[in-house]
Amino acid sequence: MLILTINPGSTSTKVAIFADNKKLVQRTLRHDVDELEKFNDIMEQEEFRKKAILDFIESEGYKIEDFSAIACRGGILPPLESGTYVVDENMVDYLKNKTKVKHASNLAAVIGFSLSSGRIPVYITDPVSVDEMIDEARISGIPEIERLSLAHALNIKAVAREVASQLGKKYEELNMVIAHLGGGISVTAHEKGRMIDVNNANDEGPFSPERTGELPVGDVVKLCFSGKYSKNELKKLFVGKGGLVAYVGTNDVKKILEEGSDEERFFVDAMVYQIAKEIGGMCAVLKGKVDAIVITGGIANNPKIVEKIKSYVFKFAPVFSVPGEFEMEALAMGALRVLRGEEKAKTWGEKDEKIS
Ligand SMILES: Nc1ncnc2c1ncn2[C@@H]1O[C@H](COP(=O)(O)OP(=O)(O)OP(=O)(O)O)[C@@H](O)[C@H]1O
Ligand SMILES: CCCC(=O)O
Repeated sequence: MLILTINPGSTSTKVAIFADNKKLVQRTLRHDVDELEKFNDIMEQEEFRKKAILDFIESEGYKIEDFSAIACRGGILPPLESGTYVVDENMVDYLKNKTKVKHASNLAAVIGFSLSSGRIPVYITDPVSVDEMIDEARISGIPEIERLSLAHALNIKAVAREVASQLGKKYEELNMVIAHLGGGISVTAHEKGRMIDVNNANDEGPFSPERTGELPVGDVVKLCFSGKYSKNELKKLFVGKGGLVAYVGTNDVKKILEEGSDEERFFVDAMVYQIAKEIGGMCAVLKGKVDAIVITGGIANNPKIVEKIKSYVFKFAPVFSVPGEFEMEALAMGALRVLRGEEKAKTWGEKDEKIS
């Protein structure tokens, strides 16, 4: 069965073609920043990115009818259970017109649905807003604000299954702490197959290459009312221009480690320190019963960083490194499980919207 996978990022769209579980080809379609700047809103990029995907499919000698399914990165839907969902008009309408968080992933299902024109099924798997948090984890400390589960769920769930199989167990039999270290950072606690707590990777937890993570709230209030920044400028400062970008001027950890000064590398150490602290917290969430701590994402490609994190947390559980991300594979497998009848695709129904 041929499956087309679509995974849009802020400046590129990753696409791949799978024959069952075998990846035939993967391409990163890079979009010129000047070209993207012409669009006021991410959704306005639909036709532009769709054309790039169609050109890719044609260049590989396929047409849409050749595929058994299109597997898309899930966008920021209201909180929902892990799994594979059918993309329908209802979901597309939500992503186009109602979602409150602008994220390139919102485009995937919209484009997939349009490409299919009802000819083949379209699915999403484990979107950013997968929510399996326990109730205690939802309490922020102020009734007006509820803590949200926003994480790199797609890669994290795939990596969880991979490490479980390395341990000869099922994901549902283990307790794990999994940290995805990319442009954003998600540190997550998994109890017997459910992701029961997570730092909202947009707003909380460690600072990351381009996000501030958690900040001292009193000082944030001062910044908000300083008159120096508009609301949008502040949002960009916290997500996009924060973290290492704010201190060192780049989100490229590899470059900082290879070419940076001692002072610049210190900020990577500070990020490692915050990551370790968050991992420790998630071990406490699991009451210390942790079968594995797993480090994944692009930054895990650096063994020295993994070793540094390990030096803080090795007493809590064995530490595994799964460098990179496996989002395209996870999307294809999510669709394949449904096509093979191993799993039933869920139908999404809009629930109370909690994301703002
Ligand atoms: N060998 C390496 N050593 C250190 N850092 C690395 C290495 N390879 C990649 N990185 C860093 O990983 C980061 C990018 O990670 P990744 O590719 O997971 O991010 P992304 O896909 O852009 O964002 P996200 O994972 O948040 O969706 C960059 O800071 C990059 O410099
Ligand atoms: C919000 C967490 C997921 C992402 O950054 O893509």
